Amino acid sequence: MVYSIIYKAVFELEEKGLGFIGAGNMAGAIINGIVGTKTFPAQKIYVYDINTEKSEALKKKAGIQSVPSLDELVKNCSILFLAVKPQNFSEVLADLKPFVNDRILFVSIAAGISTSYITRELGCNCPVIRTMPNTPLLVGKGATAMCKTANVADEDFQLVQSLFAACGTVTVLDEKQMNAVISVNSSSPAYVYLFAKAMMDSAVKQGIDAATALELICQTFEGSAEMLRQPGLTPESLIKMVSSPGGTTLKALDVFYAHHFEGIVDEAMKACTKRAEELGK
Ligand SMILES: NC(=O)c1ccc[n+]([C@@H]2O[C@H](COP(=O)([O-])OP(=O)(O)OC[C@H]3O[C@@H](n4cnc5c(N)ncnc54)[C@H](O)[C@@H]3O)[C@@H](O)[C@H]2O)c1
Ligand code: PRO
Repeated sequence: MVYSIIYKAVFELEEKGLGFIGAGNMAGAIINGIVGTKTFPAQKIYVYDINTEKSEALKKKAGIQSVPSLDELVKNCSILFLAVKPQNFSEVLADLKPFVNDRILFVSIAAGISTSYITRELGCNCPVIRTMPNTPLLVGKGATAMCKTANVADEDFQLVQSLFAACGTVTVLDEKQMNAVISVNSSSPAYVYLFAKAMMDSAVKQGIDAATALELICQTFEGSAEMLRQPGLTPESLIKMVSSPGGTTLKALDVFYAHHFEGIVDEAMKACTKRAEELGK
């Protein structure tokens, strides 16, 4: 069902495909989600990477097409995903400039890179969608934030949202929120893994084997996230629900508060946003 709607939208555009510049981790995660859910036909997805081993490996894994040059990519695609590191944007956009026209829709997944930077470097008035996905896309549980330039057609925006929705949720934001959101959904899996590691290490020191601890921690994270989603429950009310007066949890929380846990998280998230701003300069 989804397949046919999207197929129609894109093929009405130009009978062309989706192109990915960069065949790295994130491009692989997005493509696997799209192909695995049949949201878009694999034979109409093209990838170009400066490292041909990477594009060939992704071609083989996902059953998509790989092309040897940006020129070939533009010939085959009406939507181009920019899936290289922010540090490589300047060279990629300069290489793309001779081939672009105002009808190509760009979809960036890069941290810190603004839509105006992309159009300025390309020297065109191309429509641009700026996204911020996260690695849980790989298991179909991604959380992607996105915004668009004013000239992106509603139908195209819907289409791109559907591609990311194939492997998780999609939230539309204003561009001014796109740097800060990295600290919320995109870098944040790393904080969760750090917290999980610290809990595992402590569990092992206390005589619980790592595998058992990991499974208990994962189930606790999943259950806690589900509780946070219940109407009427808040982080504060849920903390209270766990904390028996005179009990164990309050003793643990005392340690977190003594070390200014919330201040540490705030400082870390602001450092993340600051780095996104630097990458965009
Ligand atoms: N990793 C994450 O958690 C995450 C989350 C959200 C967004 N992002 C963004 O996704 C983008 C890609 O990150 P990644 O983790 O997939 O990186 P990656 O290093 O795995 O992939 C980048 C790919 O770009 C290729 N490349 C470099 N220069 C190129 C060029 N000139 N032409 C074509 N290909 C070129 C590299 O060979 C590599 O395969 C970044 O901009 C990052 O900010 C990453
Ligand atoms: N990973 C990328 C980085 O660390 C972007 C957000 C998540 O820069």
